[in-house]
Amino acid sequence: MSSVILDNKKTIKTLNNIAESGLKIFNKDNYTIDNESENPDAIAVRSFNMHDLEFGDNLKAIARAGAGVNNIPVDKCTERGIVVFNTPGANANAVKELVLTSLIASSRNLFEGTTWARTLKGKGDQISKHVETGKKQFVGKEIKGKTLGVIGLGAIGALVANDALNLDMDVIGFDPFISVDTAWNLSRTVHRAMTIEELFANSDYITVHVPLTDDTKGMFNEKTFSIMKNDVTILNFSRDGLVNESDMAAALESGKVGKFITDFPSEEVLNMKNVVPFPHLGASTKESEENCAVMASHQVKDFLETGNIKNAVNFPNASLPYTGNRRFTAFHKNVPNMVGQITSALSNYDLNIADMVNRSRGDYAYTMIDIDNKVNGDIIPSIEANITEIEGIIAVRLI
Ligand SMILES: NC(=O)c1ccc[n+]([C@@H]2O[C@H](COP(=O)([O-])OP(=O)(O)OC[C@H]3O[C@@H](n4cnc5c(N)ncnc54)[C@H](O)[C@@H]3O)[C@@H](O)[C@H]2O)c1
Ligand SMILES: O=C(O)[C@H](O)COP(=O)(O)O
Repeated sequence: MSSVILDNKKTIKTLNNIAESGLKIFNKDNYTIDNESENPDAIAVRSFNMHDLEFGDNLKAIARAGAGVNNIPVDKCTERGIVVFNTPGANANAVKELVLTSLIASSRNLFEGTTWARTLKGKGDQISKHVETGKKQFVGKEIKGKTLGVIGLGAIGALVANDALNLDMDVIGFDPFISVDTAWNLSRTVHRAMTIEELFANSDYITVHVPLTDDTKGMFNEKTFSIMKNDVTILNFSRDGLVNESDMAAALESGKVGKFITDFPSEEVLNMKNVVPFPHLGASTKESEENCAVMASHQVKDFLETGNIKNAVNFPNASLPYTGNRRFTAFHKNVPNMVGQITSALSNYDLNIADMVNRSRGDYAYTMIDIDNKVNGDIIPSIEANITEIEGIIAVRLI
């Protein structure tokens, strides 16, 4: 990480509570945290819904201190050359601990039991008699030997799967897009389901750890419930939209689903039978909030100061050692001859290229070019204008 002094101070705006340990990475010499700013250089966010926000011209980066980016208009950002970062894995342990806690606690009817125990307040020396007669309502099930289905074996799903094995569960996993890194970390004892139907049909408990996308929306519905075992427990710590709520209400009513544990209460959810709602607590630990904030802040700072990109969800990762020389960066369409056109625009100004990197991701690409001679400040606007004119260029920056 560089310790450069920036030509102009940058403004960071936060839309949610971001841990101080992360915010202090933005040193006061170079950065101002201004939550009222209309035109920040970067925004740090957690679950705030950004879909209806107007973006100012200065905005270069959005850092999601967390995993899910469905609250951010990612396509709109890509079209404008705004990098959207997230913090892969930084809150995974927090979610895993809550998933396993609620898996056991719900199997033992602990939530219902503790609510009932509180109703005994005021019954004095009769309490123990009530406890011994009333406890039969809360007889639970052990998870040992039961099958847990894990949909999505990314940062969270893999941790849940591995630890459930250590709790003597059988684990079946489904993830057609599993990354090589995660596959390496996953126990070989996790049974690989070839279809999601196989997982649905064989699980006593199902936990889902996938992003909300057009493909995953409503994946829990009347049709998929019909494949599942009777009395299955479903845990949703991913996103509300994965579950068709009226189908879930019917499945809980009929007993097809025995219990529904969810981090996403809604009016309909709160009216369901046998539901255990949590107020989106999955990532809400001190450790997780700090991990996410620190990772997000480092990524944004590095991008603003050097142009390097790590953990963007809409542009490729790209890294070039920063020497302090002038650097041009360009977001552009991933079409032929972009690099040729950019370098030839630079050659018109007699600028020699010291180093460069070009990376692509789908329809978009990113190029960074280091200049090895001094650049006369007066010609910079003209260079930027020349590069910006190239068809397919989205955003140009000089660092
Ligand atoms: N409740 C919370 O507070 C909380 C906290 C963190 C994350 N989340 C949610 O959990 C999700 C997962 O987080 P993560 O950190 O594990 O993300 P991740 O990107 O590490 O893992 C997601 C996994 O889902 C897989 N996947 C994608 N589509 C799939 C499909 N159709 N079927 C099966 N697998 C599929 C991917 O291949 C990937 O391995 C996030 O997108 C977010 O919505 C919630
Ligand atoms: O996607 C995530 O990382 C979680 O849903 C956490 O959301 P939060 O940062 O608002 O707690």
